Amino acid sequence: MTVVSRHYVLAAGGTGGHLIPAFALATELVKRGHHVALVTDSRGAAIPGKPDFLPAHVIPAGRLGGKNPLNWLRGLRAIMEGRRMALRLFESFQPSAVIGFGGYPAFPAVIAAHKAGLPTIIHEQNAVLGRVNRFLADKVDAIATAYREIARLDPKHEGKVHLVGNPVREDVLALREQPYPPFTEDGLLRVLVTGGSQGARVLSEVVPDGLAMLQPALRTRLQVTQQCRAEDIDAVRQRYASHGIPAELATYFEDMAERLADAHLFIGRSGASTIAELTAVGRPAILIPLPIATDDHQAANTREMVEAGGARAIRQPMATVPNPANYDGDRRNQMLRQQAGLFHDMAKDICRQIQAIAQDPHSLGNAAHAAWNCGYPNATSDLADLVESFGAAPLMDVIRMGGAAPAAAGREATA
Ligand SMILES: CC(=O)N[C@H]1[C@@H](OP(=O)(O)OP(=O)(O)OC[C@H]2O[C@@H](n3ccc(=O)[nH]c3=O)[C@H](O)[C@@H]2O)O[C@H](CO)[C@@H](O)[C@@H]1O
Repeated sequence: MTVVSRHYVLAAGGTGGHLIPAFALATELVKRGHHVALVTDSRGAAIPGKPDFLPAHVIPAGRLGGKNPLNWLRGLRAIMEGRRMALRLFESFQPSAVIGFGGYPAFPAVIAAHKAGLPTIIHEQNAVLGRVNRFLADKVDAIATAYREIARLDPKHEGKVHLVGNPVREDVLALREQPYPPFTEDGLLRVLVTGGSQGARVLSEVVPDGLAMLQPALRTRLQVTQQCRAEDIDAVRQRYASHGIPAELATYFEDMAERLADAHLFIGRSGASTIAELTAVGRPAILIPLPIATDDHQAANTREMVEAGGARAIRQPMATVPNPANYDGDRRNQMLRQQAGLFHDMAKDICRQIQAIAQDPHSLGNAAHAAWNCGYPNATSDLADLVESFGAAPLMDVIRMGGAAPAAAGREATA
């Protein structure tokens, strides 16, 4: 068998939502004998889970926006610097294609690749095309997507769209063939709560209270695992203790596959990777989209799962967003009262939805199956196939015979 070993650059930044699919693709491409480098920003470089084989090149995260012209100037300067740094990397690494996963560093990297005449692909994790990807859509060779319907995608770009799904980590995907954990009318009800890679303050307030409102027949069987922000964790611990609900709390669970394997029900934000993992494994969910997500993309992400019967969505009113801790005096007190009322309503809604979904083992099991049916288990390999179908830059290719291990650097091996 003849295998062509190439170099690829993946560009992603900011949050786990952009980086986790990039890590999954990098792992698959390396397994196929290619060499991969990551372009990211300082936030992205700190996201746990980066494979050891993947070198990270940190560029500045330039963001254009806001009213202050100085910020625009700073953003523009960072983008230009990022583009210069990406071009330098391309000169030495000689990629056959550059794949952007969104987030600020993806922008200068893909723009630089376009300028250098390299094939470019963007992957959109959400059900709404993001700002960076909207700008790049015109320039790139292919747009990989994760949902059947993508809002804000210009119809003129539909011809280069490839529906692949969102790549998830290997250990999570491996759970797809495992059965839903045993759940009986008097057994434990294990609930997993996360707020995305950054955590979510509102969940620290509304989830413990919502769970405490459940009828005793369900409440006494609860076992909770919840990710909380560092500043909230003590208060959440006290909340669960006062309700008599056993809970394991952490600011970040590194062993998400194990947590998902055990969970009967998920409650949390509807970021793209979270949805991809829930549908890969088949876990029913109560989803609370981040209300300030750009173009309401977290609400759009819930649609397929909700329509299929795998999830229920709860809206968080926009008014809960400002943090009263940032205000003083009467205004603060008024905001705290208003927020307490809104949080109470959300907690009631969580309770109502759990009563509906977990009333008997069958409804929970059916919802798990419906969630499973929404998964894209081949997302990583389909995306890798798409990447390999681009970027035949013959001078950079190394022809590897019989599947032998690739040379440390492809271009050196050609010499
Ligand atoms: C706040 C914000 O802007 N979020 C966006 C961000 O995703 P964000 O990173 O917030 O959320 P995602 O759901 O996409 O990803 C979270 C990832 O973190 C993992 N995890 C989470 C908690 C934990 O304790 N351990 C752990 O491993 C999850 O398993 C998942 O793989 O980019 C996504 C992709 O563009 C968007 O859909 C989200 O709207």
